[in-house]
Amino acid sequence: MTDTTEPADAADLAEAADLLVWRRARRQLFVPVDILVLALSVACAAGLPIPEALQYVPFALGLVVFGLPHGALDHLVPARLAGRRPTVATVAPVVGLYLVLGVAVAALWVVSPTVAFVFFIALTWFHWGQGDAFASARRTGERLGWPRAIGFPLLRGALPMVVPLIAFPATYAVVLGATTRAFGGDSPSGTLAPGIRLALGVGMLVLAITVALLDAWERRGTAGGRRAWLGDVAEVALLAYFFSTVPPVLAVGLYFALWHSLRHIVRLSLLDPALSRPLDEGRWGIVLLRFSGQAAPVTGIALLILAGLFFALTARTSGGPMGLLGIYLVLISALTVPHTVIVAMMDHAQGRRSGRTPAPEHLDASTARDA
Ligand SMILES: CC1=C(/C=C/C(C)=C/C=C/C(C)=C/C=C/C=C(C)/C=C/C=C(C)/C=C/C2=C(C)CCCC2(C)C)C(C)(C)CCC1
Ligand SMILES: [Fe+2]
Repeated sequence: MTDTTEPADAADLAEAADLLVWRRARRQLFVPVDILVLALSVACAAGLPIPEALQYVPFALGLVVFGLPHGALDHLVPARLAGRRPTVATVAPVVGLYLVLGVAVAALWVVSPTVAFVFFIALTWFHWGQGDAFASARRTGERLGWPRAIGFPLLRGALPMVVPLIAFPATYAVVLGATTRAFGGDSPSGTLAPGIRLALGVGMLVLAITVALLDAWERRGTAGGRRAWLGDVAEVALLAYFFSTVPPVLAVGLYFALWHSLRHIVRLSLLDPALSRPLDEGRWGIVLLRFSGQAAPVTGIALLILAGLFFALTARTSGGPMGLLGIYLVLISALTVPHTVIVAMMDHAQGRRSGRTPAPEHLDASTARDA
């Protein structure tokens, strides 16, 4: 073997080991969440009433578990991508990015709360689609080709953002009112013309079918492509059912913590050299505890900022849990802009490295990593 091929082979093996970790994460973490999501959807479709207070629990728990913390290691991402220890030179630009973009978003809320809300929904659409697109590509190690690289995130982000608008327009309007009221915005009426709902529903269906066909075309004849395709189609069907049956504050809160954030935590943990053994061995307790411990100080700072916002804005909101959720969403919207930039950086760096190695069927992750 020549010197020039060795590093590429090492990188290929490391990537193959990562794909095996994703496969295990899917079996041991994501499938149990799928089952929970399905059970809740069936129960809600059957008419099970969920007490209002309970619907806020996932968002409340997400303040300290998975949800808010999932972005709290963003300042370590540049160093982790470069395989280096973090230094002031790698952390300071991220803190600066948070400051500049966070303040810009806060200013937008003051100047035009409705535009800020629409921007927040559009950005969430993009960011949540971006997260699912990466996780889906980790099924086989493929690279998403054009036009699927656009269609796939577009569809995945639309599921949590558009389906609740079709199925529960009144709650959507209440959330819009809760976020904008503190800045003098109006509460819109809670209805949506039947024609618009129908058009959105048809649009979602056309998008879903188009993406399923594009996926089938791109994955045809590839190793594990058929299974990966089925897995993605099943996820889309499950999420569409979930967001059209479960009350949206509960559904979006669960999705945020247990779907989007959990996948991002697995992705981040794979960049932490200290976690390679626990990840290879599927010791998720250790992985999640170490992540939570590392994220705790910066999550604490974010919680202090949130407390400041509550203090400044509470008197101007409607009060109650919905008023508090509104303020939390305003904070999240300010954090989401820089967080999305960091995740785009990860996509760029990790996209360049991926796409070479199909996941081996017969190895376990530690064997692949040690090979
Ligand atoms: C690093 C750093 C930091 C931190 C950070 C963090 C902590 C981050 C996070 C981030 C995050 C944490 C992100 C998130 C995201 C999320 C989202 C994006 C969400 C969204 C949502 C929504 C949008 C919803 C809505 C709704 C509902 C709720 C119901 C009904 C309907 C609707 C749909 C409307 C600080 C600043 C301290 C400093 C500097 C550096
Ligand atoms: Fe995220």
